[in-house]
Amino acid sequence: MSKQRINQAFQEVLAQGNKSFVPYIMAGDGGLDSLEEKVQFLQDSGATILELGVPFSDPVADGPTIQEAGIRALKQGVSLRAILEKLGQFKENRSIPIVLMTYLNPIYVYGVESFAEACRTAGVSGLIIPDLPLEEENLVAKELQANDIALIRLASLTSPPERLKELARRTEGFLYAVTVTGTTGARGAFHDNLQEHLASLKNICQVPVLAGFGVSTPEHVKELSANCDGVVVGSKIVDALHQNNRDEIKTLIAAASSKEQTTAE
Ligand SMILES: O=P(O)(O)OC[C@@H](O)[C@@H](O)c1c[nH]c2ccccc12
Repeated sequence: MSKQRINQAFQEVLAQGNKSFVPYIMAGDGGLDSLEEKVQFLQDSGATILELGVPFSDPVADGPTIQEAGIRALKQGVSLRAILEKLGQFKENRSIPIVLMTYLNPIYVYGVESFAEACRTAGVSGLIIPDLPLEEENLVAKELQANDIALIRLASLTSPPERLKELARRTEGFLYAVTVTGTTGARGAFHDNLQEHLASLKNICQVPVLAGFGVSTPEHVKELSANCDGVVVGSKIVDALHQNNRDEIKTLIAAASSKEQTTAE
């Protein structure tokens, strides 16, 4: 379990000459009872790591699609505690590492130490906490360290070079390179300098760099992963799962595989 699982997952992808694909889903969208089956489906479809969102009432970084999924989950009464319990129940049945995406508030309400221990018990390998800046990391760092949970840092497009260096140095598991300014959600084109930005992050970072925000087509997956180690896809996956468009998800994941590239050319 734990941190090391993330590194292993990346190594397997590298050994196959593929890029990584990290789908994001909202825990409890469609009910927590369907979580295990969804995780299994994503694992079987070739996802590298799963980013699992915790529904929250004030999701400041989330665009409309993820916000709506969060509202659906909250309406079902899904809580952080229930999510961790559910994850613990089927941890033996999955091999895909799980990274929880949660804002700081639910962690605080839970209690930082109990939360970190519950994550370990549930088989959670890492955390993304979008409203936790570098300067405040000591609020959780000790507890996460003690429970072998990776803290994945987000590098924004507008961070100055010194800050990017610090984020790249500190991050664990991977560096999440945010590809746009603004919230999550599907978009048309990316910033002109994005490829250069990703390549420069690769240069300063020892662990994999994954690009996320606005990735919604197989072409995006190929285009962005060309200059980094892979992609994170949220809104598109959340939408497709909600509409039960599973083939669309398989096609997206396949775009990160080198085999798919050869057949497409
Ligand atoms: O939905 P998109 O544009 O594909 O972006 C990924 C994103 O949804 C997921 O990683 C995420 C959901 N909520 C977040 C909050 C902050 C950082 C990242 C996230």
